[in-house]
Amino acid sequence: MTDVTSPLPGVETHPGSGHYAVYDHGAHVWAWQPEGQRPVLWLSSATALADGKAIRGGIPICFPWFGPGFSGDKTPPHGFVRTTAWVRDSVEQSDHGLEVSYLIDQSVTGDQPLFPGAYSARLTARFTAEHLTVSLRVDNHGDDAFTIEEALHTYLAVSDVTTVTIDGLHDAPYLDKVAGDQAFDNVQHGQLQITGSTDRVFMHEGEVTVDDPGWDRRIVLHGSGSANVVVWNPWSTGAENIADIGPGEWQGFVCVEAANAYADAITLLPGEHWTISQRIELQPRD
Ligand SMILES: O=P(O)(O)OC[C@H]1O[C@@H](O)[C@H](O)[C@@H](O)[C@@H]1O
Repeated sequence: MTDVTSPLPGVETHPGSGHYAVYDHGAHVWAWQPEGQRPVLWLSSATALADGKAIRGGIPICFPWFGPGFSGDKTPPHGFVRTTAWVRDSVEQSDHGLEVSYLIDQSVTGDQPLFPGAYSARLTARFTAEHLTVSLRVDNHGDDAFTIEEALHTYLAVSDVTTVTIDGLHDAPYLDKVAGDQAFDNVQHGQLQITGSTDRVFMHEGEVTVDDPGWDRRIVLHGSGSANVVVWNPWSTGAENIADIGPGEWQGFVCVEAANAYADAITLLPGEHWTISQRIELQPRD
């Protein structure tokens, strides 16, 4: 195990030919590669790796709002915890894998006028050869209720996003952000294929599968405590305007996020907590 990775502090290990890694910055899981497999998480060659900047790839944590928030006026986009170093609380390595746990609260992120809630959050990342499981627990320690949106914004590495199919969303209502929709007034029919700029928030709990014939594998994602699945790829047209995606690299990823957003934002009363998780595994194709 390596305790400090460059250029940001974090935890990293290489089980055989595999790779598990997390940065303290954003409690950001950026590598999960079981031994003998290709990387499962995508990381842009052009990403910033610096305090105050969001990392393009891996699993950014969006909290306490998603995008600009349900009110549409929140900054920075996707909240303030993905650009801040969290406090590393525990690291456990065994023959079975690696578990890293992080904490963050107001004492770390400072006064946030747009989110005065007395919150604390714990991010736990469990890496094994079979699964990666990421869980975010949020507690309300204050005297007042607050409402949060959140997402585990997973960037999956794929052979070619134009050839993958995404299963499990059949019949799910969705909000199409590309079309500028404000409501979940579309319904997914059958498999989803990426044929252009795609930015959809689905009402869906449970499993989603990314079938990748080019790399002869399926990535199975299981969300819990999450009412939404977000699927995002900017296509060539959108990627041109995103400086931290390397040239042509948009084709190498698709984001499949576990989220609670819009009408599924979570209100926590004093003393309450909520946990959202995403478990990722690889399966061979039939
Ligand atoms: O560029 P960012 O802030 O990391 O966001 C990337 C994308 O994240 C997705 O979750 C959103 O639905 C998209 O609208 C957004 O463009």
